[in-house]
Amino acid sequence: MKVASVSDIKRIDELASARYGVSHEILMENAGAAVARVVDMVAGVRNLLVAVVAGTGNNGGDGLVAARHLASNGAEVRVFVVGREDKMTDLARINLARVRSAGIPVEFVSEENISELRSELEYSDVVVDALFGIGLNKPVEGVYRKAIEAVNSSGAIIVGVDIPSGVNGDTGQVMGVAVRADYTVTFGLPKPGLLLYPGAEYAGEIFVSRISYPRALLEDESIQVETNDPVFIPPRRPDTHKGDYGKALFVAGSRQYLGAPLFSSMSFLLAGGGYSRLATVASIVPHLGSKASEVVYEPLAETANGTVAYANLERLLKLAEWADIVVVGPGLTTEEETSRLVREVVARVDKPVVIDGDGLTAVSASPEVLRKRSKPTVLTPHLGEMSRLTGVGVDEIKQDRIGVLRRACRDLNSIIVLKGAHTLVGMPDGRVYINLSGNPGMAKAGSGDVLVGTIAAMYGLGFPIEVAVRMGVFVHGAAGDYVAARRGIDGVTATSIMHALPRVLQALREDIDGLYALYALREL
Ligand SMILES: NC(=O)C1=CN([C@@H]2O[C@H](COP(=O)(O)OP(=O)(O)OC[C@H]3O[C@@H](n4cnc5c(N)ncnc54)[C@H](O)[C@@H]3O)[C@@H](O)[C@H]2O)[C@H](O)CC1
Ligand SMILES: [K+]
Repeated sequence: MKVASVSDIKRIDELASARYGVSHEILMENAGAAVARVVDMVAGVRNLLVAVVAGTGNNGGDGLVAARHLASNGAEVRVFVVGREDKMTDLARINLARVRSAGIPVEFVSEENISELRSELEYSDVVVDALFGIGLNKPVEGVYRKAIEAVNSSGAIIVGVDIPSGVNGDTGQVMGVAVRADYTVTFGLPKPGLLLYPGAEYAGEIFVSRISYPRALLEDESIQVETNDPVFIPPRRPDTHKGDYGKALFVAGSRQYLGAPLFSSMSFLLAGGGYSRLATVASIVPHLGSKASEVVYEPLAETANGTVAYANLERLLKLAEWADIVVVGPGLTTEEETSRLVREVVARVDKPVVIDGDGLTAVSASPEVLRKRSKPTVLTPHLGEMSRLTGVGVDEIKQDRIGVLRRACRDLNSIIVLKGAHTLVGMPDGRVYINLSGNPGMAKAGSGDVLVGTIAAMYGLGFPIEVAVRMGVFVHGAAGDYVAARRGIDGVTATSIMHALPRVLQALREDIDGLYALYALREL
């Protein structure tokens, strides 16, 4: 599903009326009706005590339409408008008149009577939050802040209109304070702020209503963000051999880090890969061999500190000729000689390369190595590694993940997986995918090693690299969710995620609709 920025939605909004004759009034009526429908779905409307807390903009207008529909369907509705009547938009004013004509009580809230709002809301079964939507343009203060605090302390079921008020629609950042909605009914398309934390947490369960926007507008290529939806994985053909499912070379590990090479190279096999070759320091091969006998090992010369020595360069380049895809970085350490080797390998390997962990630190020192590559490059940084790659501070990245990611993909000519909640996948052409699988239990050592093995396996299964990366991220997250559901979130470890990979592939092959439905936003 496409994910529309605030400016995308405003453009769609204008085109809907200018080009398709679908007026703002029709859109607002449909929006309010959708909100009323969800209130009925989640709480049952008959004799329901509903308080609509409306702003003076069109978000408030939606709330006023919802109030009329809910009252018509049998709810006991009261409307509280925060702000001055003379500030209302035309559409909001028109719908205020209709609400009053229907005999629905309306109260204007200001600093003078804001203290009464809190007690009024405590007698409500449902509170509809229609204060701000995509028009939020500054931190929330004063009477609006107190109104949001009153909504949050009401103890009622809270239904957000379009966006929980106070959440930035593009970034998901909270602008001072925000409504903690149980449900959010969003219009046309979801906004990034509903899917990125903390906004995703404030939105609760999301319902999407198209409100009769023409499909052509909602599917327009100019909208470059979308949810990372899984695609069908073809069955494994009977007449095949291991080479058909991809040959991956892993350059990983050191005397200090034995888990990373194991998890990455073994996950490749468990996620469907064919031939996993691990080039790592000789001293840990016997240990790894006893744990993962299905992996083929290339014992390498090591530095005094037990890291991969530069002298292995020619051998690694030769091995890379055999491979379909090369994964560099897990557990290599940031030993200068090893980092220098990483930069040379990345610069000269004429295959798709996935760079993770310490490999990212190595290439951060000279990003032109990435820019000069002709074959695809995949980077899988967490926030700290992204900050080193881009020179942008972690807090600044959090303020605008999609914007920072988009610029980095273009600047580094790379596909970038920005790990976190939720993980984003950025493409050099500006497209960004928001991944909805995964859970906080996965933020553990080794989880990233499983991810790169899974990405390489998707490429081995035959997906083009961009799809392989998206699918690797989805499958990895779904595996983590599979474990959390069956063993509890504390049971989510690199090992348990790795061993859940085949289950997810099986589900994708046998019941992709079921798996898709697990993660898709509910559509009205
Ligand atoms: N665009 C569409 O496709 C549709 C939009 N609808 C609904 O309209 C809102 C957007 O309405 P808008 O009038 O542009 O702004 P808001 O109602 O979100 O905000 C109201 C108003 O508040 C002021 N404001 C912003 N931030 C603050 C703040 N921190 N403190 C005080 N005041 C603030 C600002 O002036 C805004 O104009 C959209 O979300 C939908 O719900 C349609 O009805 C459906 C289609
Ligand atoms: K809202």
